[in-house]
Amino acid sequence: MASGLNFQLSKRTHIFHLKVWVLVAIFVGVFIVIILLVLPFCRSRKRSRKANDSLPISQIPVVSKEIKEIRVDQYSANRCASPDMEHLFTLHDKLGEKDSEVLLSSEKEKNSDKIEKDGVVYESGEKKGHREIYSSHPIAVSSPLTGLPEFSHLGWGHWFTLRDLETATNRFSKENIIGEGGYGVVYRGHLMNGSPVAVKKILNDFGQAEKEFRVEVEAIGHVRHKNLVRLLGYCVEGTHRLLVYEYVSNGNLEQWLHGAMQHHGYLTWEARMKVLSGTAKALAYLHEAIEPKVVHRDIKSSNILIDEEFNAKISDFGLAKLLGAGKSHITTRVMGTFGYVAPEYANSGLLNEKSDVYSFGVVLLEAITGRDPVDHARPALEVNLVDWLKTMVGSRRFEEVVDPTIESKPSTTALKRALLTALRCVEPDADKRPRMSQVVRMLESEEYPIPREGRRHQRNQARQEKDRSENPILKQEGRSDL
Ligand SMILES: Nc1ncnc2c1ncn2[C@@H]1O[C@H](COP(=O)(O)OP(=O)(O)OP(=O)(O)O)[C@@H](O)[C@H]1O
Repeated sequence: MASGLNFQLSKRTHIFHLKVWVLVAIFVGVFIVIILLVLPFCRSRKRSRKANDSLPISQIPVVSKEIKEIRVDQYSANRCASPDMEHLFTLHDKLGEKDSEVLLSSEKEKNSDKIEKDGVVYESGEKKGHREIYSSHPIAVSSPLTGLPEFSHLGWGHWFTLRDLETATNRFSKENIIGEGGYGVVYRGHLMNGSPVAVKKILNDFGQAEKEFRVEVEAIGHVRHKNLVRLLGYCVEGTHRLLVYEYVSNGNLEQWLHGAMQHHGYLTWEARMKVLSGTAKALAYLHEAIEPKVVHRDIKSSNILIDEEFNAKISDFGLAKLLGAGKSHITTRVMGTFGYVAPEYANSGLLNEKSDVYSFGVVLLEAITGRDPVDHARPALEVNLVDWLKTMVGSRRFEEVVDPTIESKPSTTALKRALLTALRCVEPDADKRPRMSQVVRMLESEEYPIPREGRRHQRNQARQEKDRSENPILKQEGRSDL
């Protein structure tokens, strides 16, 4: 039987006179090759479907072929807040998102050529100044991008195509460049529904670029706060990495204090305090209301954007670090900007949220004095802002440090409050620095620093308590003035 089979297999066929066994072998080979080609294709479809179903909101899309191949319109347009996001919103409500009111000075309205509006004294008088109470509205959770179909599968924001953003920025035209930072160029643009946006195109010739992109998406993609610049979406296509933010139209604090916005006028004391207090609230939120907490690592005046109502919006989270629960600090490569970096972080790379507190203190001093944190054009003893301030306060010359461009000087109590808060933030010992929620309270409290009258009152009360405890009759009657 075996020899019969051998005989049959050895027979020549009509196809190229090939033997039967050769033909069989060819068929089997072709079949295996087809199977091998088709199998991975089926697997990858399965995997991508699975990925869409289960991606946690904080996870950034892995930059791979899969992302390039999946079209955005495959995703559901129904964005629903995940439990995690709801948790964040609850925490957000807990932490200082109450309406804040800013009382703006009315003194300037009588001036003919210098008029104050929204916290700025305008030189030209193009705006009419008047006494107003501005209520900052609680943030709206609804998207400013209604009308745009492409929702990201991350649970927040939009997944833009490169073409969307080319259209938005007029092909990334030079006229639309707002500015250039260490890792990318920022363009002004308009989405198809008319919303103004800022598009950051991350330079891809830096090894840091991918990291910067991921960190930024991870750190602020899913958080919402009135004083944090809102990340609306992103674009991952080929080697292109772009981030799309809400457009903040009124420059940044650095430009108002030292640069391009100065020709619009100068910031009043009240406007400066409003900006700083908003910044403090956003940092308190990042440090104390969300998990994992976010350490920004690059708090400086140019990263505090300002809107038309002089609300602060912290931006540029490219260097941010996430600090999980129970972690008191991490050790990391020192990054940040000269003059703003906390000493312990600069010296040992030891980082926690208290490093941001230090940088915030420097920005507060910058806003009070209008001086740069490090200014080599000044006399030796004044080059370092923090050191100079300590000397001035130590020798009771603190009234002299206020930015001379501010015409309507702050009250002594308001100045002391701001200075003492700043000096506590720049304590060399990180443990002695206050938490940002305490900073918010210090800046907004009429009781801080305790006014002279208040101190006298407190001393009297303490004396009365002592008298009462020593004299039972007085204690009973509750009288101490006998
Ligand atoms: N959402 C935004 N709306 C309006 N302007 C913005 C926005 N984001 C950034 N900008 C502006 O774009 C410019 C570049 O910002 P970017 O954050 O890239 O760098 P930077 O802060 O100037 O420098 P660095 O790299 O040292 O942090 C700045 O002038 C900034 O004020």
